[in-house]
Amino acid sequence: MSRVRLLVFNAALGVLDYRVPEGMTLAPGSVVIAPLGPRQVLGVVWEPERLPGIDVPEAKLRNILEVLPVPPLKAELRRLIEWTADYYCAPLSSVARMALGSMAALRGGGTTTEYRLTGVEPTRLTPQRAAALDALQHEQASIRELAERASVSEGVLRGMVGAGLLEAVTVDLDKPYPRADTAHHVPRLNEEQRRAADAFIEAVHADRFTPFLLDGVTGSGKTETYFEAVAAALDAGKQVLVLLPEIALTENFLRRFEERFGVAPIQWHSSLKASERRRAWRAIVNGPAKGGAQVVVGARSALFLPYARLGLIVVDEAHEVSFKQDDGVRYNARDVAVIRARFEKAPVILASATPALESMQLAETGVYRKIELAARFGGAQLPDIRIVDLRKEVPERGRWLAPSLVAEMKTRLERGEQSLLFLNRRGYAPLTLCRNCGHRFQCAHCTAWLVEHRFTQRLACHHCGHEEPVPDACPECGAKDCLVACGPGVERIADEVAEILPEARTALITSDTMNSPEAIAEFVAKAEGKAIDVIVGTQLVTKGYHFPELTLVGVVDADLGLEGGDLRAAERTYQQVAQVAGRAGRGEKPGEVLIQTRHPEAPVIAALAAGDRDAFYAAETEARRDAGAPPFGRWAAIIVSSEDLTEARDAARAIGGTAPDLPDMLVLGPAPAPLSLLRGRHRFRLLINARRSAELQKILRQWLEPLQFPRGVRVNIDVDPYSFV
Ligand SMILES: Nc1ncnc2c1ncn2[C@@H]1O[C@H](COP(=O)(O)OP(=O)(O)OP(=O)(O)O)[C@@H](O)[C@H]1O
Ligand SMILES: [Zn+2]
Repeated sequence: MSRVRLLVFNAALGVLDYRVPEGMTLAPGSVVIAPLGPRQVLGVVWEPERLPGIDVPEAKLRNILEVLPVPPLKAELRRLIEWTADYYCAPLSSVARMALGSMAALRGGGTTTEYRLTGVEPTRLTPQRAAALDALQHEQASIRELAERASVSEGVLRGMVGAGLLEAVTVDLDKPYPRADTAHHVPRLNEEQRRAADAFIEAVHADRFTPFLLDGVTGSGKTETYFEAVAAALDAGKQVLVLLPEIALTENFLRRFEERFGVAPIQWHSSLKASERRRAWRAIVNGPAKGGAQVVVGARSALFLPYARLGLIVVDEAHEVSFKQDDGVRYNARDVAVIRARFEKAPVILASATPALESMQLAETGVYRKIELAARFGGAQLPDIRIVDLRKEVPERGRWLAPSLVAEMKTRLERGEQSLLFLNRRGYAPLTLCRNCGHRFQCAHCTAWLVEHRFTQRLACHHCGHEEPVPDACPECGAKDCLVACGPGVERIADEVAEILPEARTALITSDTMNSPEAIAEFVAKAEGKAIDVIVGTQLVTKGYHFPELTLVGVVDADLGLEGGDLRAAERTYQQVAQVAGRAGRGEKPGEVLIQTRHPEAPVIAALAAGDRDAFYAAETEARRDAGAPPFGRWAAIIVSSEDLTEARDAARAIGGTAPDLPDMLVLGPAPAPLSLLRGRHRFRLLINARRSAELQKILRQWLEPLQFPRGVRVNIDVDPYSFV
């Protein structure tokens, strides 16, 4: 090969040809450095016939500079990258980038330097050094990471190294991870679990693409069951990827994994340190045969890593919408996981107690193999569900918990059992206004109310992260002490619990309080050790946890999810309530669930109350079929944004005006997005509803590619959207 085609890591450039210098050997998938003008770029060698480019004359070709010391990306992964870019209308290089770790990981090199406190007690301290000493107890990381964690400059920390307060530590990046012991603690499966596990194990041994839907009620032992498939893959020398929807769930998973296999799996997510990232990436590429990674547990970004020999993928809580990425490459990790398994010729298990309708449909039609776990493990019963009609049972003024829910909580407290209150709203109150002039506090950069957080004494925008202190006086009329909090968030519910059950020990569980592995571990230990009576939490507490003493679940506002323009609102409400209900009565004592609602007649609430899952899925399936909604039809969204309102509107209109007129496709909009201002950008949306027969991606490309927009305009395509704001 004297000439190669490169996919270069720059979305604007795409594909370039280079010459291979004498003595260099390259293969498709090789990761290389190439010259670009005066700079150097990273690229991956690709099959030219799969990547159309401009045929540069031989004489103009420049030499590849260097091959990086990593194995070439395998064909299976290259096909996955192509598939993803094509399906989600994303640049190939943006997808390929997700496969590569950091430049440091690619370069190899065995060690790196990190820093930690020496424990030396300084005699005099500047305020910054004091802050750093405080923040960096038990931390070890690069100077840059430590600076970020302690919110001080790198200069301050370098000064501390000089003063002997911080010391350098050499970290071995190729240090092997301990091996999992598949015989460490083998559970005795019940008959139903055994059948399920055997089906998975057989597929692992067959090296065949087999998609499974593991549909098991809450507490049925889905994790225990798929762990047996993990063991089979490890015994066969293969790698396993387990995808979880949220980092917050990792802690729990790590513990259970360690109980089963004696060691923790390798983690992959956005909050890894640079050194952890490097070590993990290199272990993943090397594979178990060379002492590398066996099991990786991660958020969706772990899906594109260059596994040496992937033998099983598990997507746990597969119904969760957070598997859909909503910026950059807008892919759904659940769906791409199935595609990856297909290319790798491996089984994939989608596990859930409340599968997505799309997954159910694929199981009904025989595309997925459905494995059911119909009973809770150990004879535990599913909880009783009762509706609390808030129109009849009105909470006291300024309160949100109905008398019957409060009474049940009191009973639990007396019996030494635990209660869980679920409300999917962070902060104290979703809206703050001035009693004097009616002024409402809104984010300056978004179409959104600022949410009061009493905990931090700030008003925060949940869309862009903007925060400001709660003012003493109204910025509009100047009146003092006039702010009113409207509606409840979890912090307010926790306050209410403190008032009605002053002796109860309450834990508030939101992403604000559960922001570190230590915090999560502490919460779990306390809840298990019966040091908590009442848990108040957001969707963070709805899944994954197993607290045997928890016998009461209260859903504070079941109607919350049904408002707004989410086209999957009913399904999501069903899943959330069923999941949180599933936390109750997992031990020996039976559980009870109270659902507060103003719409007991809504089909989804009625189905929950009746415990009639099949009725819910059947009704929702019919509704989707009638609407041509997924999985019967397809959606795609086009989101147009600009800092300039007119520019955004004109661009959206230009797109709407050139919409192709096709019999199997309907274009709705453009219309201002529900979140019409986000991070200072004005937004418009179009929604495309297509029949399955339409070649949606091709149509979108042919429609949008010829259009030209001003530089400040961004046009994003969202195929199979999950967010409609
Ligand atoms: N065969 C078994 N032997 C011993 N313990 C088991 C077995 N199966 C399940 N368990 C235990 O039962 C509890 C529930 O199991 P698990 O958490 O795997 O259920 P799940 O189906 O994942 O639940 P959810 O969907 O509600 O999170 C756990 O504490 C688990 O360790
Ligand atoms: Zn904002």
